[in-house]
Amino acid sequence: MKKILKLKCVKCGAEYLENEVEYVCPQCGIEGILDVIYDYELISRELTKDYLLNNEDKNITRYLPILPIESAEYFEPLQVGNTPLYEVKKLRRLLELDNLYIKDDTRNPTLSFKDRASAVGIAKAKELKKDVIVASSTGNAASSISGFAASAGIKNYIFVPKTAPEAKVTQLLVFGSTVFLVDGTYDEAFELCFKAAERFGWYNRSCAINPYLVEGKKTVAFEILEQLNFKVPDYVVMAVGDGCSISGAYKGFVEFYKLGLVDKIPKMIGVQSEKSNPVTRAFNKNTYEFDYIPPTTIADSISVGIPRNGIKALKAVAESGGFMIDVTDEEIIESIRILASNSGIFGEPAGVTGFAGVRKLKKLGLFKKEDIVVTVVTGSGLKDLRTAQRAVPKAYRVSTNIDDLVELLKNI
Ligand SMILES: Cc1ncc(COP(=O)(O)O)c(C=O)c1O
Ligand SMILES: N[C@@H](CCOP(=O)(O)O)C(=O)O
Repeated sequence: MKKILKLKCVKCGAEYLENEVEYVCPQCGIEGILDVIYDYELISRELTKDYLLNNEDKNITRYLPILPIESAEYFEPLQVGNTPLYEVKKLRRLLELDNLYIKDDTRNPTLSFKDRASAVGIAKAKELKKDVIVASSTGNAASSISGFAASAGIKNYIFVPKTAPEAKVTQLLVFGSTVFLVDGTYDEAFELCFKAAERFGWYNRSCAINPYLVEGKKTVAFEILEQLNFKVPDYVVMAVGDGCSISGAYKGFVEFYKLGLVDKIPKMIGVQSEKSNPVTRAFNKNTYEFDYIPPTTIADSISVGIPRNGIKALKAVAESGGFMIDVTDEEIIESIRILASNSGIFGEPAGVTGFAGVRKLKKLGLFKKEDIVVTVVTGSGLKDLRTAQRAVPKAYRVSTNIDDLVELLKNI
């Protein structure tokens, strides 16, 4: 029995069988991203609470019955997901949120949430016997697929804007990818990669094209629900760039609901920088059309002018009863320090944007003290040290003489 029933276009609703189409809806083109629809009735017979409680697999293959891959053998051994969900007492006190949880997804193999998608992307490439995989990226999706391709021994070409942070580009190079630093924005790198993949027949890892990648991202929701012992949060707050991450998480919550494992879905709140906010603008105007304003945020991972998964993100927030909100770049930078110095979790700018949103929403009085609020830290601060340095004071210089140290300590 096949677990995948069909692929459904998020724009026009047209349905296809898996072998009928590789990427987007032929009628809608690039906006017609396809959603993987499973036979939930069939899966619910296997994927029960008992199954989960007795499952000793702590890797992403734990959720194989509801992943679009036939066998666990296609997955690389890298540890993906099963990241901690922390109750940070200091932050709870500081924000006056008694049930705040921080999901630390910096703890993935290449230090970002994107590894959830790449694990599935590489498994799919192997299942389909693809020998070249490509990605366009602001940096994290790239370094992620690059690491997994290194593990699998699959040739890969990567397109990133020439402004991508050095650490992310270095990751690509040490993993052995062929890297193109595109003389343009992320949106332009995306176009170039898309054209190249079409021309040379390479397998495209982008969540904007490939229906299977988001299936990895949804596992964050499964983990949150399991970690909360199937108690559903009131709010899940996540950064939005292209919009695939939040829509992936939403799909995960919906699927556990469809399987009868939980009785409701959390409200999804998407957070953008006000300097790159096409999804918030569209949400506020109640439209699925995204107008282009060049993105200028310091949060490079969410510096996106054309949100490729924007429709899905809007549907995730609207259908769940949530909404979109903006934060300023200053609030993002401040959040790096506040999160790190109160929890020991060091996020990159986009990585803490969800947390910046939580802080803002609490200040605005939109959360009650007792609400269960979860936010995901999506990328490690080590990926962009320059921005983090803007958030903190300089270190003290001291000589090797203890008396100098004593003097210095008097003034600190
Ligand atoms: C660290 C980090 N956080 C958040 C996002 C936003 O994810 P999405 O583009 O799927 O909305 C990204 C995307 O690159 C990211 O790298
Ligand atoms: N900003 C993202 C965009 C691509 O990621 P995807 O997982 O949505 O395909 C990145 O480059 O990391």
